[in-house]
Amino acid sequence: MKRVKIIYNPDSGRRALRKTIPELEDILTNEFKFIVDKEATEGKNHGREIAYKTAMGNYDLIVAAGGDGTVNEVVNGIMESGQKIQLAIYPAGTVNDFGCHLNIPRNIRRFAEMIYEGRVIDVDIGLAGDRYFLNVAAGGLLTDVAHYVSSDAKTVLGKFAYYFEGIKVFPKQMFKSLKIQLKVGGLTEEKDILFFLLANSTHVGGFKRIASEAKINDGFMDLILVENSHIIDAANLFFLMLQGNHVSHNNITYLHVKEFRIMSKEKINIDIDGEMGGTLPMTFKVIQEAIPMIVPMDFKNI
Ligand SMILES: Nc1ncnc2c1ncn2[C@@H]1O[C@H](COP(=O)(O)OP(=O)(O)OP(=O)(O)O)[C@@H](O)[C@H]1O
Repeated sequence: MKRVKIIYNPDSGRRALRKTIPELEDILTNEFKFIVDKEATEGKNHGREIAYKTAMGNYDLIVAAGGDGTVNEVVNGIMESGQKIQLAIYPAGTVNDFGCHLNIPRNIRRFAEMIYEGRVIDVDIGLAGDRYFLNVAAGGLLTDVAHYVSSDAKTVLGKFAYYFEGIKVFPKQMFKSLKIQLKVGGLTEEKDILFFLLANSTHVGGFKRIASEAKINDGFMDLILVENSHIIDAANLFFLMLQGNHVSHNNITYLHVKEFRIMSKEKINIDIDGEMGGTLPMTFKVIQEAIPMIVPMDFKNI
């Protein structure tokens, strides 16, 4: 019989998990005959501690329920344990990029059925400095936008908060470019960029096709560098990005990478799965097919 641990953030999103997690536990236990227990996170890093202990213990599957921050903590706990435990994510936060990419059902019964059906894809995990990420690491203009959005605004506006706040912030910050040194393989290049993104799935910041060539188990992360340009071009580029039509633009460098390092003289914050995750310089790596993840039967990994 499969042993399942549900790790959930009772405060994420609109606090709906307080009601839905007992329902999930009930369906998994009484209908599908899994052995289930659950634990609520109580604050920063708690999700990571519970996940570490669970992975080291006698469990087959972790369900991580919450926003991208909670899922990130659980991923870190699993990776630090070195164990190959299965993971299912139940998205309950504001943005939920990876959950959207996988098209995870929000209906709790359909989610329980997905776990029962048990289709697994081994997904790649990124390492940014000493912290793992599931979906995205980023630095520069776009990440400033994410951190401008207050938790209140996120709760009220949901994922559109990023977009609205982005429109407000973008013109002000338009000219704040970052001088970086990028080291990929043996080559070091100097670049003047607005921001960079390193993505595992195509979904970033609530938009579907930002990293339009990304695949979750190909052993690569997609690195997008947006190079500095004139105000008109930058505004146009921003809208092309939201539509997913930016890849061949002159100001975009789009690479599939396994390992690289970015350095900068300026203090640049790095955003990891939507949370602050340190500053440059930083080395980024991909750990191919590191976590077996439960995905919907009809998910098309293309
Ligand atoms: N009980 C809790 N109370 C307050 N904060 C918590 C609690 N449990 C976990 N946290 C912290 O809150 C952070 C954000 O939580 P989470 O990502 O689940 O929700 P969210 O902010 O609503 O969603 P999103 O990240 O998608 O905006 C987590 O990184 C975690 O460290």
